[in-house]
Amino acid sequence: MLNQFVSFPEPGQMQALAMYDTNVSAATSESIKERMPHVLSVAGSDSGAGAGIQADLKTCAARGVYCSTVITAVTAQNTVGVQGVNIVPEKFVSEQLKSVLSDMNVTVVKTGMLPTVGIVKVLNDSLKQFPVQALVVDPVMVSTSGDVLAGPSILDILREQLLPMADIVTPNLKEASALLGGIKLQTISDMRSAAKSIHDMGPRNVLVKGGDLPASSDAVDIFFDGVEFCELRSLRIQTQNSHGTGCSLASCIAAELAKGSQMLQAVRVAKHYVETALDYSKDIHIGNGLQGPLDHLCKLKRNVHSSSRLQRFNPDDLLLYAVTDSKMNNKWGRSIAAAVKAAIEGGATIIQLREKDTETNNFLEAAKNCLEVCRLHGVPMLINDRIDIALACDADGVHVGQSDMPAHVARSLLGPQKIIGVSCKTPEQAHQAWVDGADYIGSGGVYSTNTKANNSTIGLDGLKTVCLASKLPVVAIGGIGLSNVRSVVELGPENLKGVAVVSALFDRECIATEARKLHTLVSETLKTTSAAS
Ligand SMILES: Cc1ncc(COP(=O)(O)OP(=O)(O)O)c(N)n1
Ligand SMILES: Cc1ncsc1CCOP(=O)(O)O
Ligand SMILES: [Mg+2]
Repeated sequence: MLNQFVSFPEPGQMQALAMYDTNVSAATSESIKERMPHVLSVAGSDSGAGAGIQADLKTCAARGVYCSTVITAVTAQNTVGVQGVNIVPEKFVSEQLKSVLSDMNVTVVKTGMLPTVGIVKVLNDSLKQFPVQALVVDPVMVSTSGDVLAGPSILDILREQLLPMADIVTPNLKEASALLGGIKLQTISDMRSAAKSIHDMGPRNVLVKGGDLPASSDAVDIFFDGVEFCELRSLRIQTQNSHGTGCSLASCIAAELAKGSQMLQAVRVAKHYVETALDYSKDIHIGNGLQGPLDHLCKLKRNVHSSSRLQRFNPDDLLLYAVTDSKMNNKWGRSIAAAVKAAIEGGATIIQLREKDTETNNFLEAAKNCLEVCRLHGVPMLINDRIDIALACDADGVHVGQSDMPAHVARSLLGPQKIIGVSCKTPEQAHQAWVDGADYIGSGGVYSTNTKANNSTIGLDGLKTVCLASKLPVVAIGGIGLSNVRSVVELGPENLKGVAVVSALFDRECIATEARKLHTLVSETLKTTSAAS
């Protein structure tokens, strides 16, 4: 029998506990090491990477849980079906199990394709020798394409040896039917009876998945813990990209258990995870067959659409940097998107949405609309202060100041591809911005301005000092307009790449006309200044 499953404190709680007693810090870091949530997936490899070991790895990664793997079979598989299966000799499965279980503090074992009786036996033996906190059994028998992955010969040993050790077993209708000797399962009531009968075989919990139930608009699963039934419903998502959902569900349950969740909560999270991934992946095209994979990490579409988006930051884009202001747009009766469009038409080379008084839902809507305009014109769009909005609309980056989210944290949230600008008034701040992984510096206020309250000015001297102290490209900001832009750009440092303006564009009647004039002045002055140096 496996150890009784226990729930651990979350990592944050561990830190909080340690703060009360510094003497326990060494012991605590040791416990954190030991309690790193770790799922071992014992399953088959899917060369198409939609299901099997590959799905388990991706799911656990998406859920923030370490996943090790013991491969029971190597399948040649794609979106059409299974073209070949090469079973790993049971001795070598045993060797893999020993390698991982003897060394790596596995929390939960999750099983998928177990193609032979011998492999189930070595797994049982290993689990007895190296007990873990929980065992999740996904009784994989037939692939989504209908190909047999484990024949009826393994049913007896599953029923007699593996299921009694399991904390949960997750059959679909076909697998539940096979476990029960081939009875037909066509209704929710059939699923309840099946869950009960399978529970009688020994697992602590059963989840009978009703995805294949005919004529149901929802996807209904039945969870049974030996006492109570729970009907779990989720939307039935119309998609061909459902290959690997069973593996993903089971490995997500395992991942949540490894993090310390109770069983029913783990199942609920896993259903939600799979539903989200299915919905996100419904219009992805990978392969020519009918069984497309899920995008477990919900990130692939960003790359599909990358043709229309910026590849990497170009410092020359700082030439005329238009920064929006909701008060000014309200005053002139313009939407943010209309203001952005006019600025771009006049020659703005980069846009920042600086919406200090716009409510979050409206800001996000506006950001999506503006992004469409920007993408259409190949102009990068950044968000001021709000990393959450930038993430939600997939903007090209953010601009943060000294009292905003630190740039290194923004970088870790946004990843290496996004543009990050940091406001700097001093060489020290400029140095830190570079250390933190910023792409450019916004330096100012150069002149006094009514747009930003209580903002000290650094003048042209302060701007020059920041430029000379850094290798990063710099854009000047603060009180800059047609009357003084030439003096700013003439300052000369090579890395001074342009000017950022708010009121000189957005507090004017015709944004495009002002942008045109500013663009001409900045680009001509930059040319003559760089020719002179
Ligand atoms: C290009 C550019 N430079 C500086 C700023 C100012 O940012 P911050 O100091 O965070 O002040 P707020 O704009 O948030 O008020 C900027 N927005 N853009
Ligand atoms: C956001 C900001 N940061 C420093 S000054 C400033 C405001 C710039 O606005 P304007 O271009 O209207 O002077
Ligand atoms: Mg800010």
